[in-house]
Amino acid sequence: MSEQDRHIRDLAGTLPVANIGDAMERLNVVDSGIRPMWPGARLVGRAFTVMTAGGDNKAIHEALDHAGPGDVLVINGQGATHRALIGELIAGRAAAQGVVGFVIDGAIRDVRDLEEMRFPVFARAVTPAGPYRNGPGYHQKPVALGGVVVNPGDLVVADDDGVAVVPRDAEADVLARAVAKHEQELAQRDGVPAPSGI
Ligand SMILES: O=C([O-])CC(=O)C(=O)O
Ligand SMILES: [Mg+2]
Repeated sequence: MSEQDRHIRDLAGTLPVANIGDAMERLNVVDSGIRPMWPGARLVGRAFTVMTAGGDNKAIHEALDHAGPGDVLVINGQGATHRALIGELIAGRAAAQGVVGFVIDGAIRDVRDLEEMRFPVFARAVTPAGPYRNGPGYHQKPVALGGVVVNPGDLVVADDDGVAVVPRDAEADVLARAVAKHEQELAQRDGVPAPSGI
């Protein structure tokens, strides 16, 4: 990881995702149905994209043969919520490789374990029903994620509010604008008198 890349990730990690969205004209924010799977989950990383058939995780196993430190698996699971695409075992394998989290348009399971592991996962649903492993699928091509196009290497930032995707070629400008917005909001908050009666 280059010095510049480290700086970008560290900076993104200090900013509310809401302000990062604001800095992209409030676009590139992922559908609100994709939620943190435990309170306080947050992540910053580079998209390692996966497309997989609904309820089937073969492509995720294949992607994990290649994903590495600092990557976020961004998985288009066709929005299917009838089968969990990952759980604590796949998350453990990913974490051991340095993968920083998953963002999934689909369902997951083993949420209690994921919280105990402090492994951030953002997904559409939880179900105990396990996945099949037949394919089809692929990785590291552009994918759709909750209405947003994600290219491999894009910056993915997620917190309690949800997920934003920053196109790689725009990230320095977007983060600079997000810093300005955040500072302006903090100043505004400080300047606002407390509501009466408190
Ligand atoms: O069985 C699976 O493929 C999903 C799962 O629960 C795990 O990764 O722990
Ligand atoms: Mg499991």
